[in-house]
Formats: sequence, structure tokens, C-alpha cells
Amino acid sequence: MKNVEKYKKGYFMPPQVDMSWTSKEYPDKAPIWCSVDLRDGNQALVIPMSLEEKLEFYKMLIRMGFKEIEVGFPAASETEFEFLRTLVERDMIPDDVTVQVLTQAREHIIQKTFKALEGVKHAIVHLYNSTSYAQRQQVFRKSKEEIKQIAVDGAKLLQRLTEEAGANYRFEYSPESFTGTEPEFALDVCNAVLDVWKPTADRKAIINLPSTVQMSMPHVYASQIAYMSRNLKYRDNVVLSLHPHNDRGTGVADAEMGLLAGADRIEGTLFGNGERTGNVDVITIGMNMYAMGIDPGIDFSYMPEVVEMYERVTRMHVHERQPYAGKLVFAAFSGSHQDAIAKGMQFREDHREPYWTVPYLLIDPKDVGREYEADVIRINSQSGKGGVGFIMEHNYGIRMPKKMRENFSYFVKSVSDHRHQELKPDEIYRLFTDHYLDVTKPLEMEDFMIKKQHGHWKGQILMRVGGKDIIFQGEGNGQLAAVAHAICDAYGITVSHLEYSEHDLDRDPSSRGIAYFGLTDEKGQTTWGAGIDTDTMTASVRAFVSAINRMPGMAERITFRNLSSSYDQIHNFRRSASHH
Ligand SMILES: CC(=O)SCCNC(=O)CCNC(=O)[C@H](O)C(C)(C)COP(=O)(O)OP(=O)(O)OC[C@H]1O[C@@H](n2cnc3c(N)ncnc32)[C@H](O)[C@@H]1OP(=O)(O)O
Ligand SMILES: CC(C)C(=O)C(=O)O
Repeated sequence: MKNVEKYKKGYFMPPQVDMSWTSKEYPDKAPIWCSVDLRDGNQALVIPMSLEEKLEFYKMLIRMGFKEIEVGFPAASETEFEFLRTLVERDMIPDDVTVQVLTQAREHIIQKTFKALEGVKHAIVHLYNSTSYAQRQQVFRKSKEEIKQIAVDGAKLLQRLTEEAGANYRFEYSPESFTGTEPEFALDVCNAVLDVWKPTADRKAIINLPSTVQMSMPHVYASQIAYMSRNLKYRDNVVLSLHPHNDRGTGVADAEMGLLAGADRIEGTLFGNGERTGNVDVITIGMNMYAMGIDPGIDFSYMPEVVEMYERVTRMHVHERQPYAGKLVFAAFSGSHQDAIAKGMQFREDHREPYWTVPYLLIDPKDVGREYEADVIRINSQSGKGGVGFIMEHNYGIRMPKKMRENFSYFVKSVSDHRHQELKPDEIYRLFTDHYLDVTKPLEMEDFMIKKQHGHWKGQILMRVGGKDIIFQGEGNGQLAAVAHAICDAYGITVSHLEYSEHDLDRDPSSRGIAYFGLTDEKGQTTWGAGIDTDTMTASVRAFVSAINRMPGMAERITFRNLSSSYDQIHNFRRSASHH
């Protein structure tokens, strides 16, 4: 990158660097949350939300459990002003919810903000002015003292108008562009504002330290927070708030480290919507806590609904990889991951594990309203038998023998590879039914009879082969062996190894069973087949016939042998079978 010399660090280390907070592993409780979706999020949208859209978003925030909500910048536009008035007129602010409004430190803007607040019981009036070196130099062209005076004058006006309104509003001050401000100066301005407000234990003030533009690594921001936390006046009566943005992509890390360094409150948005690269995503911070066993105090359990509402009213898109919320964040396509997840789920069930320890999944997808079947194991050409087996078992109750699962999964993979597509569960099931289940070509079984004679089993099967009815007969020391011999002897098939299993299809209300056969021929090649029926023996014979039909070279064997049965034989079989 040839222009690198254009850049230097734009942030300031605090005069005393305190990193003692790094010894803490995690905050032991959730912070106070404040959603700024309807203000910072909204001001960053290509088309800001309409009144109705903001109302819908607001209702969702209330439902999720946010108790502090920045509802807008009432002096900014008619819609912003009207929004707050609508909340008041429709009595939409629950008693335990505090609405927050943002205002510049300019008299007419503050006056208009207070007009919008008339009739609000619990409000936070949020005052800001930029304190950064760059903005003092280039935007305001004012000295530090003059900048401090803007904040102090604004703070006094808030105090006066609140008293005049007979209200009990709480106050918040943000030294905007804090991360580009010398920490000593930010401290000086904040303390001057606090001297105006003189916060008490029952009317605390909020000092909000925004990384308006993220400029440093997270530990530097956290050191700035630690410095402010230690040196702010009235600290016990100050709620120390963070408002991270995400320019460097580390908004969540800023917030988490800032909490370790002494902060009490987080301002952020759902999915990190906000100016430029966004505000910090409160869902990620909250769910990170949840995944460590700390209740975030916000309900994220119906995430798909939240995503749907958010995408509709903001016209933004939640990225597929968005932590905890994206469509693909629980999906495992690759074989080894699927195998471990399927085994982990089984282990969990078998051992009644109290804690969530399933490999590859930080949290249980069900906790955020996602489904294992649809969201976790997804099948494409990278998948393996664990994943295919999981889909077949969880969606259709089909528990193939291990080797058959392997055989089927290679088939499924190759279909996905050739089509260059993901295969959904119903397509996988169709591949199974079309290729492995009750295969009727070239041999189609019409009926069979098995009898025990002199301690030996005798089997007869009526087959339709190339338009002809043929009866096969065989003997064996078991019922299935008799059937197997009947077919194998007829066509000279040698089976060197035979694998069989069956189980009830427990998801099937008509209580059918499924049987599986694996037949290994003289060359060592194994072919699998399956059969379903309410009668176990019928299911097994069907499975056997399916496997036989799938053996390589069956069509040639049939042409070569060209067997037949007489009309009388067929007639007699049918008559006996109907009495059977
Ligand atoms: C980091 C943040 O997200 S801060 C919030 C930013 N959000 C918004 O700005 C959205 C809503 N804003 C608006 O709709 C408009 O800016 C309004 C209605 C509030 C004000 O509009 P305007 O009066 O046209 O002016 P504008 O916002 O451009 O302000 C520029 C003037 O205000 C001054 N100013 C800007 N911010 C502040 C502040 N926080 N406190 C005091 N003065 C300020 C500037 O120095 C400039 O002064 P100048 O006129 O002497 O040059
Ligand atoms: C008004 C302040 C808190 C802000 O939005 C920011 O600095 O990003």
C-alpha cells in the first residue's frame, strides 16, 4: 500500500495507563442496555424509517426487554418529532421504560427537544458536542475552553428547562469523538458538565464515551475508559456508558473490554446497524454473555422474527455470517463437522449433559429460535455420512447401518457435486427412495410364501421380470435364507457376505418397519437396498430384492438366464398365496 505514510495514530493514550482490568475474564453481570437503533441506526439508513416503521421497531425493542431506548433526535425532522409525540399520545411508553432523546448543545435544538418531551414520564435527555482535536481545529475552530463552554451551557439549559417543566428527566452527556480527544480534556469537560448537574444516588447522570470513530485497538479504548472511570467526579452517581462504533471491526471487543475496564452501560443497535461500518451489535455482546452463562437480560430467543422485522423496516440485510443471527451461522456443510455435531448431539441425549458442549456450536441453536433439522446440518459435496445420516434419522426416522450410510452419503455427495447445488432434506430423501428403497427393476416382487418343512425353510417368490411372471424357489435354515437362495440360485449370484438390519419407522403413524440389506458379491463389492412394509418379513424381502436389483450386471444376468414358469405354476402359486 503505497500511501501508508499518510497515516499516523489519531488517538491519545491516557496519562495513567491502567490495565489491571485485563486480569478479569469476563464481566460478571449484564450491563444496562440502551438501544440506539431508532436514532443512530436510523440516521445511517439510506431511507430513514417512516413513523409506522419506527413504531414497529420500537415495539420489538420493548418486547425484547430494552428498558432504555433512544427514540430519536426530535429536532432533526418532522418524523422524528412526531414519533415521540405519537408514543406519548398513544400511551406507548411502559412505566419501566425510559425513552432517550439526543440533542446538540444548541439552544433552539434543545428547546425543540423539550417540546417533543412534553408529557413523557421517564426520559433521558442526551446532550453532545464534539471535543476531539480534529473537530476543534477544523469544524468548530474553537479553543478547548470554548468547547467546554458549549457543553456547560448546554448542560445548564437542560437543567433549567427540566426544572421549568417540573420534570424529573435524567441527563446524559457525550464528549462526541471521544476517541480523538485527549483523555485529560475529555475528563475536564465531563467533570465540568457533572459540576452543573451534581448527580445524586437517586438521580444519576450518564457519561457516555463514544468511539464515534474507532481509532485504536480495543485495549487502548478500554484504557481510556479505565482512566475516565477512575477520575470522573461523582463517580458513584455516574453511570459510565459506552457507545462503540465499528470502523476497525472491533466494536464488540471495545464494548467487552470497556465493561471490564469499568463501564456500566452499552449503547448499541441490533445487528450493528449504524453510521458507516455501524454501531456495536448489542445482540453479539448479549449472546456472548449468554454463551458464558450470564443472563443478558434481553430476550433473543426469537431471532428469526427479529431479523425479519429488521430487514423489512430498515431495508438492510442481516449477513449470512452475522454472529448468532445470520442464516448460516449454525450450518455445518463439511463432513467432519457434521459428524462431530451429530455425535455430540447424541452424546448430549445419552448422557443428559447439563452444559452445552456440542462441538462446533458455541450455543444451542434452539435458544435463538433455530431448528437443528433446517439450520444445522446442511448437505452439499463437502458433506459426509454423519451429516446425511443425521438428516435421514432426524427428518425421516431412517437409521441406516453405518456402512450403508457411508454408501448412500457418497452417492448424495456426488449428486450435489454434479448439480453444483446444496441438497435439501426432501431431495436427499427422494434420492434414497428412488435409488435404494423398494427397487423394482429388473425384478419386481409380486408375492412370496415361506413354509417350514422338516425343520427346514422353503421359500417361493413370484416375480415379474421383463414382462414375464416367474416363480423362484429356494431352501434355507432361516426364512430369509430360503428367499435369498431362491433368487440367488436362479441367477447364479454368489453372496460372500450379507448384512441385515431392521427397525420400526417410529415417525410413521401406520407403524411400518424398514429393513436394510447389504450384499457383498464374489468380487467384494457391496450393494445396499431397503424395503418398507407393515410386515417385517415383507419389508425384509423387499430390501433383499432391492439390493439384488442394484447389484452390478443384474440386467445381463437376467437376459442370459432367460428363465420362465408355466401358467399352471403361476396359477397355483397365486391360489395358495391367497389362502396363505
Ligand atoms: C456522532 C453522531 O451521530 S452525532 C448525531 C448526528 N445526527 C444528526 O446530525 C442527525 C440530525 N441532525 C440534523 O437533522 C441537523 O444536523 C440539525 C437539524 C440537528 C441541525 O441542522 P443545522 O442547523 O442545519 O446544522 P448542522 O447540523 O449542519 O450544524 C452545524 C452547526 O452546528 C454546530 N454544531 C454541530 N454539532 C453541534 C453540537 N453537538 N453542539 C453545538 N453545536 C454543534 C456546528 O459547529 C455548526 O455551527 P456553525 O453553523 O456555526 O458552523
Ligand atoms: C452522539 C454520540 C453519542 C454518537 O452518536 C457518537 O459519537 O457516535
